[in-house]
Amino acid sequence: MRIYELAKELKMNSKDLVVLAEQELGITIKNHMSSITDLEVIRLKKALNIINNNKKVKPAKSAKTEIIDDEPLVDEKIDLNTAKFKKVDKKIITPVKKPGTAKPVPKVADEDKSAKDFNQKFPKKNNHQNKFKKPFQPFQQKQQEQPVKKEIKIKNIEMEDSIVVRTLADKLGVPVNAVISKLILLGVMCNMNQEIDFDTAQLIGEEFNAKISKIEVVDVLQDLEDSLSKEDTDNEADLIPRPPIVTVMGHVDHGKTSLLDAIRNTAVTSQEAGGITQHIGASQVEINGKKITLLDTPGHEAFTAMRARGAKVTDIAIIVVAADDGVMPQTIEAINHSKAAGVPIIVAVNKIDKPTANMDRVKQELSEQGIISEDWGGDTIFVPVSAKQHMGIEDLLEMILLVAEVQEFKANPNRSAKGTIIEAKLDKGRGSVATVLIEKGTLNKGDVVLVGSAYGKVRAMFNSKGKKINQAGPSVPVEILGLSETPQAGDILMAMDNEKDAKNIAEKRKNKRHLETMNASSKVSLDDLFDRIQKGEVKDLNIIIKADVSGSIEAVKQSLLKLSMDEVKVNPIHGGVGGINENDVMLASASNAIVIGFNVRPSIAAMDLAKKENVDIRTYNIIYTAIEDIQQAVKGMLAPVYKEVVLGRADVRQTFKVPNVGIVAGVYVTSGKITRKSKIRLLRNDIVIHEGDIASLKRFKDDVSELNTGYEGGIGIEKYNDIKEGDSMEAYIMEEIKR
Ligand SMILES: Nc1nc2c(ncn2[C@@H]2O[C@H](COP(=O)(O)OP(=O)(O)OP(=O)(O)O)[C@@H](O)[C@H]2O)c(=O)[nH]1
Repeated sequence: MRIYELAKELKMNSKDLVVLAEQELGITIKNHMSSITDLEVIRLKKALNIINNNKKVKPAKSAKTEIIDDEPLVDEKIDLNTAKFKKVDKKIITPVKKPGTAKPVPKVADEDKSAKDFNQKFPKKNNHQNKFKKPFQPFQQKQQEQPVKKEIKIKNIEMEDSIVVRTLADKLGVPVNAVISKLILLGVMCNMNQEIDFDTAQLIGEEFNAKISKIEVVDVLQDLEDSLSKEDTDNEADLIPRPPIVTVMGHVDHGKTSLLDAIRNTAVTSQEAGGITQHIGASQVEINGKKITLLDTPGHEAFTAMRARGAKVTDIAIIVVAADDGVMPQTIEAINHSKAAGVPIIVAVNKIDKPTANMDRVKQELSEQGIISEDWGGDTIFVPVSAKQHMGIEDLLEMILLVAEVQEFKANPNRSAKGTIIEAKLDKGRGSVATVLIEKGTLNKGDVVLVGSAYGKVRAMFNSKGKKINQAGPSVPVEILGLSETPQAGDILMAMDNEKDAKNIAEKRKNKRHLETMNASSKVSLDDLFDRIQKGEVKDLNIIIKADVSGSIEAVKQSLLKLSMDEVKVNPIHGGVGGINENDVMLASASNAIVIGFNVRPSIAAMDLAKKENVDIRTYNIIYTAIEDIQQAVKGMLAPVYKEVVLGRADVRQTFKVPNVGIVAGVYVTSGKITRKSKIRLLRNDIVIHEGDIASLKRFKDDVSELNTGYEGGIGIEKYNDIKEGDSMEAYIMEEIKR
């Protein structure tokens, strides 16, 4: 609207309005032909209204003298002369006797307040003073009487990401309704108890001469947690070789325990005398002056359970295969578990003392699983051993050391300790007892540690011989005492600088764990695959197939592999004949996989575990249905394809500059419609000069969801201001096409 138009409407002088607008809106106005935005018009009208209201109440108020006790209306800047003058003015001043105060305190009543209001609103500029003559004459005298040159004080207000309207009003020192009115002008409809965001608050702040700044809320604990969980890489120069950590896996009765015993007995000679191996979950042996750390619990169950907790402690997997029995279901499981964890494999072909031993058969069967021995052109080391006869054990140990050398397992011992809990229990006499496998750094007796949701000071440490020790470096398993509670296997131990931090984080984690068990887990399932892919959380669909006959496994595997598309990789990580057992569930949990069964069912224990671990188990009778199910999930996972649909066109007839918003186009919809969610293509002479989102769509002052043909409205384009009269806009949407 142009100034003169508004002046006409308000029945006032254009020049006066220019002055008023400049002062009230804080903008420079060239002349009466200049235009101001709708918002500015409203603000001006409001400013005038306040004055007019004050004008109106004047006679009523002057009729009686009001005593206002609780509201100091005049600040200290008013000197005695002014007060005196006001006293003379009678109708305004009322001396109030305050109990205990000797002198009467001059108080100024409402009318003076309006004068003051006015003065504050329109601080005098000498050259403009006379220009207020007409509309504001009643106040002119007082302006002169009260030469308060009050500078507009900018308030500084701090807020977080959002603020409750009422709180903001309090901080601004203005009535909450005033804030709400301003919000409405900005198109924000809310009540005083609702929260507004920082940007909106900032706009409101400007209206009330306040600078609003954001305080970044720093969660010190979270920061500390984050820094702890960050993979802290040590300098290459600080790293020195550490013993490899080895797990023995294989089919039942193929000789895992016997092999572990044989290794310990072979190596025990180099250990200090008298040491009887204590069961702490892991032990160390020494061969040719080099150490190897052995995890006690054989089998992939423990291995995978640890991995499901996110712990990766094993460096090398020894797969034991009995030479007389060959590859069996659990051999395959063990292989797949190791592969899934990315751990190098050494095959120990056991029981070669037996006459029925058949090394070639083992090699043949393992090659079918993708494990090919070196002499067959592969890269897996096969070592023939007899745990019973103590044959080949040293060869095996040497091979372990060789692999370790190739893999270059290293750690920095000169730093604060970090390790993984491999076993923990509550001991009646000793309290929480946990075995930690130190991964890096050195743990000292007396160190403050944080272990999952437990914390404490290491009261005592024991090695696998039950000997008290004061220090433990990388790859050393130690039993520690002194934790606040019993941790879980797989929990990470970290030495901390102070006990308070350790305690706080432990407690925070405890709460979080509690919440997590209450909330749904993040495991993959066919139902939410699409969403997860959308969020970029899942790029592979790992599948474990269990079936009644091996033929089905192969058939499903082949069909699934054919399903793989660019956007998502279907990954059969394990297949086995037989019912769905706890191991399958654990592997699924550790590898974020789903389990598919054909003509098989999960055991009760597997079902319970699946529930606990949030593993998706699906059972089918017909392969086709299974494939179809997965196919659909995979299709859902695929990135949707879009096509453009033009909704309508509009002409830009005018542009408005809205403070803090930018340029808003006044448009007329010439065809179709424009919707709030559509994208806008700005055309100038039919050339696309910008494409973007709609920031605001209004009809008059109201936000609307669409504007139809023949209607006028306002359109703001997100982060774009170069809109000119005569431009046109094309609204379009991207429509999804189902694959
Ligand atoms: N002949 C012969 N027998 C062996 C050898 N190693 C183990 N055995 C025997 O095989 C059987 C199973 O050995 P374990 O060491 O218990 O096998 P495992 O794999 O630990 O078995 P689980 O713990 O039950 O899964 C025992 O009777 C052992 O004596 C070997 O090298 N030669």
